[in-house]
Amino acid sequence: MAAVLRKLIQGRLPALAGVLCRRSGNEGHLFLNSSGSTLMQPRCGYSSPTESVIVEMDKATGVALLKLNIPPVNSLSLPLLTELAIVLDKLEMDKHCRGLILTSAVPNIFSAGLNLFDMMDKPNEHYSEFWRAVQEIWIKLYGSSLANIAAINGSSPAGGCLLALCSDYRIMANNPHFTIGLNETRLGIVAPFWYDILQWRVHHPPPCLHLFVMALVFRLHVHHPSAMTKVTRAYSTELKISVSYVKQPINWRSHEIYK
Ligand SMILES: CCCCCCC/C=C/C(=O)SCCNC(=O)CCNC(=O)[C@H](O)C(C)(C)COP(=O)(O)OP(=O)(O)OC[C@H]1O[C@@H](n2cnc3c(N)ncnc32)[C@H](O)[C@@H]1OP(=O)(O)O
Repeated sequence: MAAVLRKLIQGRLPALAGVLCRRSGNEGHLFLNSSGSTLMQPRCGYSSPTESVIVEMDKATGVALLKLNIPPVNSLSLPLLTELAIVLDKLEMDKHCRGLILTSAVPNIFSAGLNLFDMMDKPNEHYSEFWRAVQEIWIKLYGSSLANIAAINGSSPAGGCLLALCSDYRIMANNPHFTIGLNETRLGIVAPFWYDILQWRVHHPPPCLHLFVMALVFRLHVHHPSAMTKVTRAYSTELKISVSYVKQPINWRSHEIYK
């Protein structure tokens, strides 16, 4: 580990940070793995072919538990990002799935962030593909129509932290040995501009809380229609505004950037 970090700090890391490549438009691969075979058959209806993302679907609740499973540290390599993207697409299209919980199958580690070896000594084409895959995960997780929660059951530096920020809610195990944060700046890696958007959302939770309140209001409305009609009307405009804030970067205007 120390040797890798030293190499990066010595300046051999290509100036990739913050580079946003264009989407290649090859979304047709989404239901194939990197070697071209179809996937996600076994275990409760889903699974990635190499089990690098374990999916346990609770059919009773419609909640899928996704466990990153690339020891030793769940670093976000191109194959892992690709498989995660495929799983997310599959869940998104599953009409029985209502939400997902992203966690880790590796003890004490949620994710070590981007795979450092994917960011050094590789041809430029690889960097394009890699950063496209990184963006895809952000777009898919942050733009997901499913409720998604990050259950951070271990250390989660850099891209691991950003992965958690993409979720709607974060819950972290209370263990003083678990670290989280953006250490990559020490390596000279600048987080992409859209990190600001994630940070903004986490630091400005009112729209999310608002949605939560609205969900309760609507629930009451179902059970006590007459009492709640006025309240519901008053909040309906607010709800629209809240929704637009919560999913802000996914509206057509900002999405256009990635085409
Ligand atoms: C979805 C949106 C993403 C947007 C990303 C935007 C920008 C993000 C940039 C990055 O993520 S850059 C990556 C920065 N990450 C790090 O610097 C993490 C460094 N790692 C650690 O701090 C620790 O390894 C750990 C995760 C806290 C675990 O510590 P532990 O003591 O349990 O294990 P180690 O002995 O340190 O490591 C074990 C093994 O794993 C290899 N490794 C660790 N991190 C990475 C990594 N990021 N990529 C590739 N490989 C990694 C490490 O080299 C060890 O390997 P061996 O020496 O055993 O072969």
